[in-house]
Amino acid sequence: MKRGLLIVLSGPSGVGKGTVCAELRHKQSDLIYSVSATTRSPRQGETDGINYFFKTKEQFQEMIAKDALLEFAEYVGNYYGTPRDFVERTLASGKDIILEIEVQGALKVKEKFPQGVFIFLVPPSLDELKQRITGRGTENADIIDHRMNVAVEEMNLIHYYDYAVVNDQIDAACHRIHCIIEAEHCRKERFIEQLEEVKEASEKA
Ligand SMILES: Nc1nc2c(ncn2[C@@H]2O[C@H](COP(=O)(O)OP(=O)(O)O)[C@@H](O)[C@H]2O)c(=O)[nH]1
Ligand SMILES: Nc1ncnc2c1ncn2[C@@H]1O[C@H](COP(=O)(O)OP(=O)(O)O)[C@@H](O)[C@H]1O
Repeated sequence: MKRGLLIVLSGPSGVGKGTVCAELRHKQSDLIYSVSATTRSPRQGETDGINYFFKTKEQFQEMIAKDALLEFAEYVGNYYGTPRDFVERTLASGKDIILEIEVQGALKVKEKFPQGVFIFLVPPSLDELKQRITGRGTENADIIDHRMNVAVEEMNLIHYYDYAVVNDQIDAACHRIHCIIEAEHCRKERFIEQLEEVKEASEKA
């Protein structure tokens, strides 16, 4: 059976990853979202198990010790990590999964899944980025400044990604990502892999 695609979406805080991801899942209902674990406190409106698995530092460290995370990283004072089992089970079942994670974690995933699709969401400008993160109203001024500094560092790592998608308009950005996913489904390597499996099975029979 064809395995699902592992899609990684990164981009600076406030660029619109969450908004774009929600819209993509709305349009492509079979796209599975990987819910991360984090030690960050829930924002208003966030639900445990839906937006994140909210953990204490001790619980998070236990997940690391049990090797339950595919990757994890520290970002602006908190830990974030991707539960491993769910990703592996989803891919094995042939479904596509999207990981909305920051750059250090994305690079670790790339080592383990070089065949993944790595997409970086870019703001139309740094001024617009600051306006979006400020307008969301979820972080205080110090954290916003810290996240803006990290944003510039993150954008320097864009060359590790396969695609750069500008989030100027939500619909346009989603359309671009949807086209990328469709194109990745048509990669010849995926069909060659399948052919090999069929050949092996017929040789065994
Ligand atoms: N490495 C890693 N990063 C994550 C994970 N989950 C979320 N992140 C990233 O952590 C950063 C901070 O996330 P969050 O506090 O929700 O802020 P937001 O991006 O402004 O909504 C973002 O870049 C997320 O993409 C994860 O499981 N692993
Ligand atoms: N294309 C866009 N144009 C204008 N505002 C946007 C766009 N995409 C997202 N936003 C807004 O920017 C803010 C940050 O978006 P969010 O999805 O929370 O970003 P992230 O998950 O990358 O931190 C939100 O208030 C959201 O409504």
